[in-house]
Amino acid sequence: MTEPSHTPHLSVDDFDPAASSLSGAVDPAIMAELLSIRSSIDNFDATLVYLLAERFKATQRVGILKATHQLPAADPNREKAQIQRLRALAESANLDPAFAEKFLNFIISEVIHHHQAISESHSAVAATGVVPVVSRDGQGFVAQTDDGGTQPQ
Ligand SMILES: O=C(O)C(=O)C[C@]1(C(=O)O)C=C[C@@H](O)C=C1
Repeated sequence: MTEPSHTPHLSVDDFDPAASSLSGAVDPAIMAELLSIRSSIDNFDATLVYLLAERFKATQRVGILKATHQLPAADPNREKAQIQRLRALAESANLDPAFAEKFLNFIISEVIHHHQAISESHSAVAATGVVPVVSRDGQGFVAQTDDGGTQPQ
């Protein structure tokens, strides 16, 4: 496995679908078949990113709702039910249920961190009257003050 890349602002157009450590070392026909299968893998990975982005959009709404009404970030009984369902779905799809559970737990723990961050900024708003607003690029916040002005945060 490779280390996560931290290269900022890399465009999808910079992706080289033929990048490989095997180039030149493998029979060209085998390489062609490998690249053909990898092209499906690349489509699946792109779909996963879009699916995850949509899921996080939904959980962000939950986080705001929970923070607004002072509800706890985590809901363990909901998680138990989700995991049971996902394990059953995984089994019927011939996917390792233990992997499905690990994957869901990984996502949920990230969601809970997001919920906590939303809740903390919500409390900070209550304490200071400064309203954090997500920047246009979605990468950070600008602080919208009571007088409507904005300042980087
Ligand atoms: O449904 C909720 O209450 C959420 O906060 C979403 C979610 C999830 O990611 O599915 C995350 C944390 C909770 O413990 C349960 C479920």
